[in-house]
Amino acid sequence: MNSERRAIALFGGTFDPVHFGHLRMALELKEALGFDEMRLLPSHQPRHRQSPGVSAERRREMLALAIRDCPELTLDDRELCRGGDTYTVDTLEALRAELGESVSLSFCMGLDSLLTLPTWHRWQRLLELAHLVVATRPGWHLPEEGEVAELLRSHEGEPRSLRESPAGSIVVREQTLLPISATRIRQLIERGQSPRFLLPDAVLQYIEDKQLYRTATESGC
Ligand SMILES: Nc1ncnc2c1ncn2[C@@H]1O[C@H](COP(=O)(O)OP(=O)(O)OP(=O)(O)O)[C@@H](O)[C@H]1O
Ligand SMILES: O=C(O)c1ccc[n+]([C@@H]2O[C@H](COP(=O)([O-])O)[C@@H](O)[C@H]2O)c1
Repeated sequence: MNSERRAIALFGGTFDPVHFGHLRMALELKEALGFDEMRLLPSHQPRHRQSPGVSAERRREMLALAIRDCPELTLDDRELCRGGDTYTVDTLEALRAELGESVSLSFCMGLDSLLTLPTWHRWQRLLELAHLVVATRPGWHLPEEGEVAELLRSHEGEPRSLRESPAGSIVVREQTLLPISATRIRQLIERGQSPRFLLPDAVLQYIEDKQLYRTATESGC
């Protein structure tokens, strides 16, 4: 085991808006798996879903507010700066070029995201560049057949795998995830109801100040 290898985790998402489900998951994964860094990585424009409800700049500001008193979590805004359609493989290639071949990179996701992996751009390349860390989410189950099941069998790893090599393992973490979604938060605000206690107060204050999510078609970029 190479205990000297630096281990960096990335937690990607649209964060529209960021909520306590994301923040708890990121913090728990960092502590449980002993990552040196846990970077929140907001997507600019994911191809697989509707445009984010609010602009990249506002989603970046909400994330910065959410983690301003939490030194364990950092913001990596390279996908917002790159602009255009967001593909994780491009981000991981850029990180590899920047950080070198020996650093361990782990891309963290909920199980719902893992189930869509075969639809991701150049998805077979992802495990050459990084490990995948998958947190189970209430109501979702690991697949028993199909491409994702095969991938899980052929790349199955344990927490120590994340430092033994720079990339190539899938580590599944059973952990209780808070039943919160950004969709629900947007719906509550649209209906004039409060999403308080689902996301940090500073983020809620920002949403109120800027009057975000009042309609389903707030402008995005
Ligand atoms: N409650 C939660 N707890 C832990 N992880 C979550 C939670 N909600 C989403 N995630 C994970 O966070 C990542 C980013 O998710 P995303 O930004 O799409 O949030 P979301 O709440 O699912 O948003 P939306 O409802 O708009 O789809 C994904 O990997 C997803 O699996
Ligand atoms: O690269 C892709 O094709 C791709 C397809 C779907 C999702 N992703 C990434 O997966 C992360 C979670 O996506 P989402 O839609 O749940 O916010 C986020 O970082 C996305 O950029 C990436």
